[in-house]
Amino acid sequence: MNCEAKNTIPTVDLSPFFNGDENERQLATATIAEACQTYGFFRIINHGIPPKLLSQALDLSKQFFALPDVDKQKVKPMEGSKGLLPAGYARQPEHSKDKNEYFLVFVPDFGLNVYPDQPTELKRVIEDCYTRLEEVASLIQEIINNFMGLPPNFLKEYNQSRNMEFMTAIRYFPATETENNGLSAHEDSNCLTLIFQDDVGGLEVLKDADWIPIEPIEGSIIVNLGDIIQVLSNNKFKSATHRVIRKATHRHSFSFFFNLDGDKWIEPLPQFTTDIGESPKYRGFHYEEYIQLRAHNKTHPPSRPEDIIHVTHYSI
Ligand SMILES: O=C(O)CCC(=O)C(=O)O
Ligand SMILES: [Fe+2]
Repeated sequence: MNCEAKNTIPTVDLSPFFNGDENERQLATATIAEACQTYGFFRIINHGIPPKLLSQALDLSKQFFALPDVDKQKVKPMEGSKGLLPAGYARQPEHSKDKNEYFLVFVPDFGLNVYPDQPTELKRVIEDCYTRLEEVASLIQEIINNFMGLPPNFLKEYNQSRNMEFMTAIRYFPATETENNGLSAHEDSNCLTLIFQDDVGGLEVLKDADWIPIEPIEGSIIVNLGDIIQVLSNNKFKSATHRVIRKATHRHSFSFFFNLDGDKWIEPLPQFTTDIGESPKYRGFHYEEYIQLRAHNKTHPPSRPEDIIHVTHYSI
């Protein structure tokens, strides 16, 4: 654990979950629980994904985004194919304050993904990362299940479909003299997100009204909790607000969104309400409904920031 510097998120060594003893696992679990209460963010090392694979993915995405726009725009699904968000390349619309472009992939086996001809290694490396990130996310979910004091495999069974995941490779444009918004302040709607980034920096998490930079450290992965865990735990564990500030050069990152099936009902669990004499802080809702409201925010941005839908829409 690394908590010496106060204004930084904790780093957790995951090796005890692969080859350590029970005592080490408990210590690491306690550090993650504390981080999820305090920041909603933590960094993992020795997570089982070779750092070389992560840097290779970042290098290949850099090569892809450096292609001429006309080549990038060819990487999109065929007309008529369906999906929540299209797989492949997209750039944020001109009206968006978020100045970035991205490449989106779904579950590799679905056959929905589209890849460019160049760089040739992109598909293999991205799909290898995807599979391994899904394994790491499942492990983190199990750790969360344990410190939430839920019955064994509760979250695994609640969230048993692995069909709704997606991963994005993002490139942020350099800041200009007058503005530097890369990705506006937001909370993730899902269960948890894994992020890895190049050495440029710019990701920040909000804690007690301060924006804390999440420094790039090669080979490490950032984990952040999403709204689902915040609601299930009745606000005990945080879905933290975060954003990306653009720097002088292009920045590259990957985000893997560990998601939930749309038809799931979400409400604070009894372990965090009736069992401990606390009243629920949210009314129950279908995940699908919340996702649709958030998608509407993006396509029809409200003119007043206070009208943007957050999970607090369901607050009691
Ligand atoms: O690019 C990053 O570092 C973070 C991206 C992010 O927060 C998101 O895509 O939700
Ligand atoms: Fe995010």
